[in-house]
Amino acid sequence: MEAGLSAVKLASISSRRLSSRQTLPAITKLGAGLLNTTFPSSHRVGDLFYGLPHRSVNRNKRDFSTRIARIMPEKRPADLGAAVEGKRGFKQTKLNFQPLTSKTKQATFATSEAQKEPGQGSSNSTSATPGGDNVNKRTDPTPPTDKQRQQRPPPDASSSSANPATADATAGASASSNANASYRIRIVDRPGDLFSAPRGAVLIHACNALGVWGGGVALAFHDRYPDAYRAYRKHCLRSTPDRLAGTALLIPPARPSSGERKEREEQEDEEPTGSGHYVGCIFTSRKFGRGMDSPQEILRLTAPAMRDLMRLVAEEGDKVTEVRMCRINSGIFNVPWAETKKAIEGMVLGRDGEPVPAVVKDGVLEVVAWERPEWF
Ligand SMILES: Nc1ncnc2c1ncn2[C@@H]1O[C@H](COP(=O)(O)OP(=O)(O)OC[C@H]2O[C@H](OP(=O)(O)O)[C@H](O)[C@@H]2O)[C@@H](O)[C@H]1O
Repeated sequence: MEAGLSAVKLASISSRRLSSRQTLPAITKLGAGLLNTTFPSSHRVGDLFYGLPHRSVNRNKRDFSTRIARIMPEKRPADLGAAVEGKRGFKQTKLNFQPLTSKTKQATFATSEAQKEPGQGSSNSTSATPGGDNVNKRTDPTPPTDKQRQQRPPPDASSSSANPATADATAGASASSNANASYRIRIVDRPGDLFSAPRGAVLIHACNALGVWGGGVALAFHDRYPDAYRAYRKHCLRSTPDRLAGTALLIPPARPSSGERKEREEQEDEEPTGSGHYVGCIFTSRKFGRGMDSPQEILRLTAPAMRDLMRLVAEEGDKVTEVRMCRINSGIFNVPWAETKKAIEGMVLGRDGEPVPAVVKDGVLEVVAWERPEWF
């Protein structure tokens, strides 16, 4: 690709209001073209993102570097990372990449097309707006204060007693009628990265019912699983907060394109962003921000929402390999983690014909609750 043509494309990217779905393939293509020749001195990597909303820029920078590295394995993200972040090194470096073959082009640019609307929420809705560009995003909440930290339980704090705040509490500890089928959820706290899950894992997070993943871990989900976000948003827009409160949505992994599948076979170590994971949304608050439900109400909605999610997980059979979560409700929703944990562990599931997930072993479904090490 010639620098002149690049400039034209650059100008068009910068001037048009493109959604991130449109932008990412565009900049990837442009970036790949530029890298095939000498990166023009007048076009720094930052320029590729000029005019885009700030958060979108940051996200695209990361994806840009990863994608370029994928299609040009001789340059790993470590090399490109410095180039992308430092810009100057990139500007002055002559990068002798192999030209794109039609094969690699296909593998790269097919991605966004093939990731359209996974699973639930994707059909028959006319009101849902695809893409997350109109989402009112906020920044990650500030780390917990000392007081908040004290509220957080020690890693092994748990209780098997039922939580009186939840409807499920009535199930109690004496599961007798159908004891063989019944099961409980045991939550194990662990520091680490929620998202470093194996394929087939369900990643649970608490959601509002307004179709916004604007802060905290929800924003991280939004960035990693854009298709899941669209499915969630459509699901919300098709219903009402009152109907969704206390229910769940299980969004299957985005179906990889044939290009992605091939890529994965070739580079087994490299997991494409967002693929392979189910996203488990539990609607524990009707709204967010000032309209957010009270901590008591959020807690009350948590058990039925988890029950609903477990039903959906069971329907997936052995396609689900594990279930994990973040410390739901404990950040923006402001419910002490110990309370949420107690509510979930107090539930008895699987009775009265309720389906049992394949991952249940000896009457227990172990769910690891991951927390970032610095917050643990
Ligand atoms: N980047 C990250 N990576 C990894 N773990 C992260 C993280 N950021 C936070 N955590 C942890 O994840 C747990 C839950 O904390 P969060 O505050 O997220 O969620 P929550 O369940 O209390 O509240 C739900 C509402 O948060 C959003 O709200 P908005 O849209 O902004 O209205 C939603 O949309 C809902 O409405 C806590 O253990 C955090 O340490």
